[in-house]
Amino acid sequence: MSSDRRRRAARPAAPAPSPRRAHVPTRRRVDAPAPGPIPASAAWREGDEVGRRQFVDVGPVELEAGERLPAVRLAYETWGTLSPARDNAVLVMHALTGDSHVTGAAGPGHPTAGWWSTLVGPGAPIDTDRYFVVVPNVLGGCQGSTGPASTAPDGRPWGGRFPHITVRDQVAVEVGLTDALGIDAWALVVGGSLGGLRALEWAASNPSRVRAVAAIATSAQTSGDQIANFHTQIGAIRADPRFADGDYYDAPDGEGPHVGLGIARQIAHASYRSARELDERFGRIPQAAENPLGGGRFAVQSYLDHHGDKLARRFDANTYVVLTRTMITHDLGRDRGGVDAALAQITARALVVAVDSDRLFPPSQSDRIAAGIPGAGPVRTIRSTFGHDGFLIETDQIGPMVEGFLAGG
Ligand SMILES: N[C@@H](CCO)C(=O)O
Repeated sequence: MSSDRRRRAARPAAPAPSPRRAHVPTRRRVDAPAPGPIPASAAWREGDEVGRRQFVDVGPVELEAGERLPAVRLAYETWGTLSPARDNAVLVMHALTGDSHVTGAAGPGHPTAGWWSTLVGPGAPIDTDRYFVVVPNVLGGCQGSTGPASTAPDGRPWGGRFPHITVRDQVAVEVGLTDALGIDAWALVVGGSLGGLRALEWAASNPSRVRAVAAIATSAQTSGDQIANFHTQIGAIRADPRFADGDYYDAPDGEGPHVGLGIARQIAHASYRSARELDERFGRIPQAAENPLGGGRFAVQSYLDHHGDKLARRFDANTYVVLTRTMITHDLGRDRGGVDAALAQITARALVVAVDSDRLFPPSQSDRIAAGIPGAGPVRTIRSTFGHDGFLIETDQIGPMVEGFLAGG
């Protein structure tokens, strides 16, 4: 059964800790057909299917760390119609491995279905019959926006030469997109995880252009614990000889650092789920037909292998490194007198949402955000066993929170 179907089948009507799957051991047959070779990079490239993507050229960008990108292009998708008063625009920000395809089915140019399809769409909590929804692929990304797989001025991919960028740079180019769309102020800027870092940066750096902000499972400043977690992921990628300091796009054998990227994803994925879920769902159950005492795997090992493999097939290792670095350096308070001062200058109404079992972006970080933003209500809590990924999974709880918040504006 697909995870979507499992979810629908067991989803409770009222918001509550979701019992679905948490107690269901998951085994996957190891003799399933392999999906084929892994590409050196799954970055979207010029000439690939465009799908629903649109593009805006933002021009040259002076970066916070001092370097310069001579030409920046953002890929984005939109749903709905901008009102004559231009007051119904909602900016949705994706997380680390997301993209502009927030809603809708998989199709040409979009190998995966929308990552927040139950939250965004016609009649959904972010109702595209009512709001004009804009979703950019982040600067540094690999799904159409300028990133390490893009062509540098010398005609070769940027690769390891791609400059250091920050969350502030990402937001600065999104301001360019906003200008190009003729939007003075967003009715809402919403994002989770890395998307939430950018949502907060939007509200802090452009207070007059953000009427409301929703920061979900995120932080105003990444912590030592988060930096440590992210550092090991970058280390796994760098240690893969096929990474070649980021210059693997034209490797003669067509191979890329999918081993390193897969291990990075495994480290990350374990932190995206709660210890309780991994214990209750997998525990010490051996993977089907494997004997751990004979060198085989437990089901949880197979599960992580699967997620590592799956990401390596749809993502670019350099983008993973570049975006992870933006999370490492994220500090809303940098050059603003500290985090509390930066939060205090946010004038937008604010919705702050935490996942109770999130061990990567713990609820204490949401508490700090809510305490610091003058227009924030109390933190809203998603009750979930799924940890950080609860912000992607528990849309039956997030939906009413976001819908009610939008209605209050
Ligand atoms: N599962 C999410 C977690 C990061 O927030 C992602 O892949 O982007």
